Amino acid sequence: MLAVVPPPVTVRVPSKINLHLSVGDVRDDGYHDLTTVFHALSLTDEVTVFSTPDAGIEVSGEGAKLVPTDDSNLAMRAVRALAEHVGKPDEANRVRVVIRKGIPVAGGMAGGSADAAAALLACSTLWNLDLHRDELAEVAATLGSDVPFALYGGTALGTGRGEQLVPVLSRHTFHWVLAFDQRGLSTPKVYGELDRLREVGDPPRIGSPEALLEALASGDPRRLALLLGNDLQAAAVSLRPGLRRTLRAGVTAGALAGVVSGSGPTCAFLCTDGDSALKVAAELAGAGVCRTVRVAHGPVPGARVCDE
Ligand SMILES: C[C@@](CO)(OP(=O)(O)O)[C@H](O)COP(=O)(O)OP(=O)(O)OC[C@H]1O[C@@H](n2ccc(N)nc2=O)[C@H](O)[C@@H]1O
Ligand SMILES: Nc1ncnc2c1ncn2[C@@H]1O[C@H](COP(=O)(O)OP(=O)(O)O)[C@@H](O)[C@H]1O
Repeated sequence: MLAVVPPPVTVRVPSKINLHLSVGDVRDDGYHDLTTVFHALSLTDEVTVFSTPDAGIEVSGEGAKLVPTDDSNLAMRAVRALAEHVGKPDEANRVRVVIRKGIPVAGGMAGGSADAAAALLACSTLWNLDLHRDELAEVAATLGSDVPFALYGGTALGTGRGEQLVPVLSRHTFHWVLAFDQRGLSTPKVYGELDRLREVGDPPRIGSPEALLEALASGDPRRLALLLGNDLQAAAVSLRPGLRRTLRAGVTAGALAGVVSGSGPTCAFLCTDGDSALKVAAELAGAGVCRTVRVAHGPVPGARVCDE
């Protein structure tokens, strides 16, 4: 009898920015305790998994050449972690993963984490596992601090190393312009640079997110703009001084405010509405301060299976 091959499964998954990223001191395990507000954006990756003896990984799109296609790829690590979690480690050897990237690589927008989250949901569907998102999130947290958020999306308060999540009320769709830099920045290097800056001085800390959470609930982008903050921004700017110019250029172009996304170097600019975002994007693209620009809105849902 012929075995039935399940049809491929495609999952679309959002990027994230951190509206608020407060970084505590370095812990004994090398991580930093965070208080962060994640916000999922409409700039997405797509991950398709195929059941096939021709296992492997293919990547196309934004920054594809920079993404590993061996077992270190976060999506492939996710496939293996899920197969082991359900006690069928060999299943991972029969999966082909195809990634179409829209999220910049090493851009502070959690693209690798997004692909891992997408691969978890896609394989859970391919293998008919019927797992609850919370169980997938437990596996996700073993892969990286940002991976659970990509499963849930929306806007969420993250604590611990970023993996403990509580949804946040956000009434409004916010409009953003994203400025991609020429090259990425390494997340551990940016955290290391913040530790160094804190050893030699006393860079300001952004404090607690209460006011920002109230601004989100109000839905007023002008209120939110005043409260965007990121403790890693000083470290990212220290490693990539040109980001100062990018941040200024976005505001000159008409954005309400700009912030470095996570560990950078992508800068996110909040705009009053969708039309303003298009104007800011056009002007910023002509300012010569970044490699490319995108418009996006948020919050959007987390990883979702696409109906084809
Ligand atoms: C900075 C943030 C903000 O959301 O995002 P990105 O800019 O990378 O997208 C995250 O904290 C990145 O999370 P993620 O990229 O999943 O990091 P992980 O793989 O868990 O850790 C990579 C490395 O970052 C540092 N790290 C990460 C998280 C954390 N709370 N403290 C840390 O010090 C550690 O050096 C760790 O070895
Ligand atoms: N599927 C993937 N997509 C992007 N990067 C990946 C992936 N798998 C592994 N990586 C590695 O993870 C690093 C961090 O990438 P990414 O998650 O895009 O950025 P960030 O941590 O800044 O949000 C990259 O330099 C790349 O080598």
